[in-house]
Amino acid sequence: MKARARGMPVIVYRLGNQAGDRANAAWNPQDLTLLMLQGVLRSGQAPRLNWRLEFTPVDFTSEVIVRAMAQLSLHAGKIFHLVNPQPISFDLLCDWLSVSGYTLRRVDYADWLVELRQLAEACQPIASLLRLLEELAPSGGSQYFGQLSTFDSRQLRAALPSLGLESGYPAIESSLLAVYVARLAERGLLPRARRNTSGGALLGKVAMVTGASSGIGQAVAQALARDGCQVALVARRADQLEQVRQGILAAQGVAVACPADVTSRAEVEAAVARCRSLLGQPDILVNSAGVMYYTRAFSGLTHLTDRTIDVNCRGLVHTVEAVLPIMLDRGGGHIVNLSSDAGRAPFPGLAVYTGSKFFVEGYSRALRLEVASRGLRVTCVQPGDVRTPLQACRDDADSEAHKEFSGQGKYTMLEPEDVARAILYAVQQPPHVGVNEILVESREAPI
Ligand SMILES: NC(=O)C1=CN([C@@H]2O[C@H](COP(=O)(O)OP(=O)(O)OC[C@H]3O[C@@H](n4cnc5c(N)ncnc54)[C@H](OP(=O)(O)O)[C@@H]3O)[C@@H](O)[C@H]2O)C=CC1
Ligand SMILES: N[C@@H](C=O)C(=O)O
Repeated sequence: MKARARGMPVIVYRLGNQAGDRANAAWNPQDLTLLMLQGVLRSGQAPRLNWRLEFTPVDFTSEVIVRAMAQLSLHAGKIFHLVNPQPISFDLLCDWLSVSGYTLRRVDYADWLVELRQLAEACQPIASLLRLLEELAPSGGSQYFGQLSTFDSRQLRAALPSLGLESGYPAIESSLLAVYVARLAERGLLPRARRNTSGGALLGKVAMVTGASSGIGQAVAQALARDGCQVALVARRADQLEQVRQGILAAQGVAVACPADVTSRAEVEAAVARCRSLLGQPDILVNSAGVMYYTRAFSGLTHLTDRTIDVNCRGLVHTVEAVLPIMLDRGGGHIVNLSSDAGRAPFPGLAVYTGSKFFVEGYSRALRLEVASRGLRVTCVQPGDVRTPLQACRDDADSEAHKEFSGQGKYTMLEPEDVARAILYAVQQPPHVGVNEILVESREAPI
C-alpha cells in the first residue's frame, strides 16, 4: 500500500491454500491439506468432519502472477483473490478416495486423533499434522474445520481471459485429485491405491446406470464393472444401491452410489455432479430406470399412468439432458435407452406403458440424428419379458389385466444378464459403429 501511495503500480494477490502443481504435485510438506490426506490414508480412517476445503494448484497461482505482471497497465490497482471459489466437502474427498482404491473406515474425529497419536512416532508427517491440529484447534475439537471464509473472486474471473487462462479457475475434481494422489504415491508420500483389477475392454471408462438398484440396471452395472468401467449407480433406494456397490467392490470393480429420483431434474443433476466429482465425466449412460403396471386404459388408475409417464418419459429425458452437454463437449459418448418390445408393438393391458416406450423410441431416434455427427451414439434396447420385479402385479394395479396379459408362467422369460450381454455388445463396438437397436426376446415369445 505504501508503494501504491508513492505512485508505483501495485497488484494485490490474496492467496488461499496452495496445493501442489498439476504436473508433479510438488507441494509444501507442511500444508494442512496435504497432511490431512496423509493422515487419512496412513490411518485408513476418514474422520467425520464438517469441513469444506479449498485449494489452488500452485502452478495456476504462479501463472496468474507472472501474466498479470506482464500486463501491469491493465491490472494495476486490482486485488486478485486466489481462493478456490468452488470448495469441496471433506466427505466427498473421502468418497473419492474410497472409489479410487483406498479402504477407509469412518470414525469420530476424537478417535481418529487417538489413532494418529499412535502412528506419529513412526511417521514424521503425522507428527507434523498433530502439531498443526493442536495449534489450530487447541481444545482437540473439530470446530476449526467448520470455518470457511469465501472471497469475491469476480475480479480475477473477469481477468482470466485477458491473462490467456480461458479454461478458468482450476476445479477440484476427479482428474486433478487423481494426478495428485498418483504423483504423491510415486514419491512415497501417500500409500498406493488398490487398483481396479477387473481389466476388460472398457477399462478407464465411466458409466452412469439408472435403475441400478434392481433387475436389468443392476445386471448392466455389474457387467460394465466386470469389463473395467467405473460405474455410478442411480436409483432411489440408497440401501439397495449400497448392496450393489458392495458386490461390485468385492469383485474388484469400482462403483459409487448416486441416489436420485429420476423424475426430479435437480436430483438427476446432483447425481451427475457426484459422478463427475468421484469418477469423472460419464462416457456411457444407460437409462434403465422404469416402471410397468398392467392397467387397461379404461381402468381409471390415473396415478399409475402419471407415474409411468413421469418415470419412463420425463425421467429418461432428465438424465439424457443432464449428460448431453458433457458428452457434446468432449465429442463422444454412448447413450443406451431401455425401450422394450413394447416400443415396437402394442401390448394390451399396457397402453400407457406401450406409449411410454414408443416415446423412448421416437425420442432416441431423433436424438441420434441430432448428435451422431458430433461423435455420440444412441442405442435403443428392446427386451421382451425379463424375469425382474417389474413383472410383479402391484397391490394397487389392475390384477385382472395382469392375469390376462402378463407373460408370467406362460413361457421362459429372459434373465437380466441376457439383456446386459446385449448392452455390453453395443458399447464395446469401435467408435465408428452404431448399434442403433437391439430386439432381444424370449425365443418362445417373439412379437
Ligand atoms: N422386465 C422386463 O420384462 C422388461 C423391462 N424393460 C425395461 O427395462 C427397464 C428396467 O426394468 P427392470 O429392471 O425389469 O425393472 P425393475 O423393477 O427390476 O427395476 C426398475 C429400476 O428402476 C428404478 N426406478 C424406478 N422408479 C425410479 C425413479 N423415480 N427414480 C429412479 N429410479 C427409479 C428402480 O429403483 P428404485 O426403486 O430404487 O428407485 C429400479 O432400480 C425399464 O425401463 C423397463 O421398462 C423392458 C422390457 C422388458
Ligand atoms: N415385454 C414388455 C411388455 O410386456 C416389457 O416388459 O416391457
